[in-house]
Amino acid sequence: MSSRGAILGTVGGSLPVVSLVTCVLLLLVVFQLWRTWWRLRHIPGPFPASITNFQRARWVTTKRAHLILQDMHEKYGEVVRIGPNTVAFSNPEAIPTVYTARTGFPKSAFYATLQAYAPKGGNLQAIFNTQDDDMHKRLKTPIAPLFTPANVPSFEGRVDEVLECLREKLDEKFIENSEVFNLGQWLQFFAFDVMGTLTFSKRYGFLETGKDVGGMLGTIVDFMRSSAPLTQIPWLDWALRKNRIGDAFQRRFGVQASLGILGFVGRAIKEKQGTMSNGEYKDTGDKYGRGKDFLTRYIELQQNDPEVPPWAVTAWTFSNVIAGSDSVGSLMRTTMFNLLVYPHTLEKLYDELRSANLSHPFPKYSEVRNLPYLDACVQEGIRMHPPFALPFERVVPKGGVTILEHYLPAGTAVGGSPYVVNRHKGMFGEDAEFWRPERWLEKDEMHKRKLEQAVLTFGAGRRICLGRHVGILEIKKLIPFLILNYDIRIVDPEKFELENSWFFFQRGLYARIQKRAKDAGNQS
Ligand code: HEM
Repeated sequence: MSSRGAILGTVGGSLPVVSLVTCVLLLLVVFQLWRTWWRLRHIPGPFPASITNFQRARWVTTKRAHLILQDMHEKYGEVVRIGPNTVAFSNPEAIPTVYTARTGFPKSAFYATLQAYAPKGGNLQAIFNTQDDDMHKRLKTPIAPLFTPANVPSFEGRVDEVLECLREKLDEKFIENSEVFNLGQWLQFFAFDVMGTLTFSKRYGFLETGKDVGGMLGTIVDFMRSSAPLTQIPWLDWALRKNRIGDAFQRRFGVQASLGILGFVGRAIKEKQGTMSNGEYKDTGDKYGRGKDFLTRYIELQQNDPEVPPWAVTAWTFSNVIAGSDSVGSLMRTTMFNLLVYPHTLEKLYDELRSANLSHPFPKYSEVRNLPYLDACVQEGIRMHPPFALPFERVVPKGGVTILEHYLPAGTAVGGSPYVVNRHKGMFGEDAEFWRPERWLEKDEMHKRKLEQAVLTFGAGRRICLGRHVGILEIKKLIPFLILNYDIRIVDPEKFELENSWFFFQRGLYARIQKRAKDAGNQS
C-alpha cells in the first residue's frame, strides 16, 4: 500500500477526509465571523452589518442609502454599526471628535475607490481623496491661499462672464414662448461652465449648446454610479479595478469613467502649458477685471516650487473638476427648488433683494454676501441637500476614541452622513426635515454659528472643503440675479427626483420663466 493510501486508510477512505476538511473550514469561517462580530459587539445595528459589508453596499445600490441610514438611526440610536468595522453617527455633537483639526484621524479606504487609476502611476491622489496626511499637506499647502475668503472675490469677474451667457440663453430660448424647460439642468450647465471658466479660462460650452458637451456630465454620473457601492467594500474595488488586469478590462469595455475626466484634464493642461510657454497667454485682465485662472496659478506654483511634484497640477485640476462643479450645481438647484415650492420664502427674499439697491443685472458679491435672508436661504439649501451624501469615513487612531458615549477601538472606520446629521432634530428643531430659512435668523449670532458648525455638508476639521467660499460666491451671485430678473414658476414639483450615488444627483426641476418688468428689480 502506498503511503497516501495508508493515510486515507487510517481515516476510512477519501469521503471522511473531505468531510473533515469541510468541517474545519466551516469552523474557521464561523470563528472568523465571530471574531468580526465580537470586535464592535457593543455597538447596536442590524446583524448582517456586523459580519459583512455587502449589506451597506446593497443600501448604496438602491440609490437611497441616506434614507436607509436615517431609518437605521431611528431604530438603533445615534451610533450605529453599519459594517463589520464601520460605525455611523447622527448627532452633530460628534463632529469635533471625528473631524479634528490635527492630523492622525485619516480618511478611510472609502476614498481610495474615488482615486483614478493608471497602470503606470497607480492611484492618482487628489487633495480630497488622499488618505495620507503627509501627501494631503504637500498638496494642500501651496494652493490653500487661493481659496481664502479674502482671495475668492478675485474670481467674481469670471462668474459675471458666465452669468452674462446664462442671461443671453434664457432670454433667447425660454422667455418669448413661456416654454417649460429643465431649469435644474441649466443650473448645472451654469455651475460647470463657471468652473471651466475659473479653472481653464474657457467655458465647456454647456450653456452655448444647451447640451452635455462631450458627455462629461454623463461621465461623472457613470463614475459615481460605478464607484459608490465599491466605496463600501474597498478591497473589491482593488480587485476589480485597481490592478493591471482589471484596468485593462475596464479600458477595453470603456467603463472606467474617471479616465475620461482625466483625459479631459490632461488635454487642458497640455494646451495651457503650450500657450504659456510660447508666450501667447497674457494675464492682462479684461472688462470684468478677471485675474489668472486656477490652472495658470497651479502651473506657476508648480514651476516655482521644486518641492511640488509635476503631477500635482493634474491632481489639483482634477479636484476642481470633480469636487467643484456638480456640488455647486446641486446647491443652486436645491435652493431654487425650495424657494419655488415655498413661495412665501421666495417673496421674502425678493423683497430683501429689491430693498438692497443692488447692481443690475448682476449684483456684486460685496452687495449680497451679508444679506441676512439670502444667507439664511443659502444656509438652509446647504443643510437640506448635501451634494455628497454617504458617511464621510475616518479611521480611529491608536488608543481609540469615545463618541456619544460609545467607545470605538483603534482602526474602526467612523463617519457621519451629512444628510442624516443635518436633520438632527435636537440641533435643528422638530421641523428639521423641512425648508425653513427662518431657523437661521431666529436667535443670536452665536446660535447661528452653532448651527453652521453642526452642518456637515462641507465636511469639517482638517479636511473641510477647500472650495466652499468659491461655491458660496457663485450661489450668492446666481440666486439674486435669477430672482430679480425673472418671474419663475415651477412645473410639476413631483418630477424632481433624487439619486444618491455618493454624489447626490437631482433630476427634473421643470419651470417656466418670464422677464420681470425693468423697474421691478429695485425698490429704491
Ligand atoms: C459649494 C459646494 C461644495 C460642496 C457641498 C463641497 C463639499 C465638499 C466636501 C463634503 C468635502 C470633504 C469631504 C470629506 O470629508 O470627505 C470637500 C472637499 C474638498 N472640496 Fe468641496 N465642495 C463644494 C465646492 C467645492 C469647490 C467649488 C471646490 C474647488 C474649486 C472644491 C474643492 C474641494 C477640495 C480641494 C476638497 C478637499 C479638501 C481637503 O481634503 O483638504 N469644493 N468638498
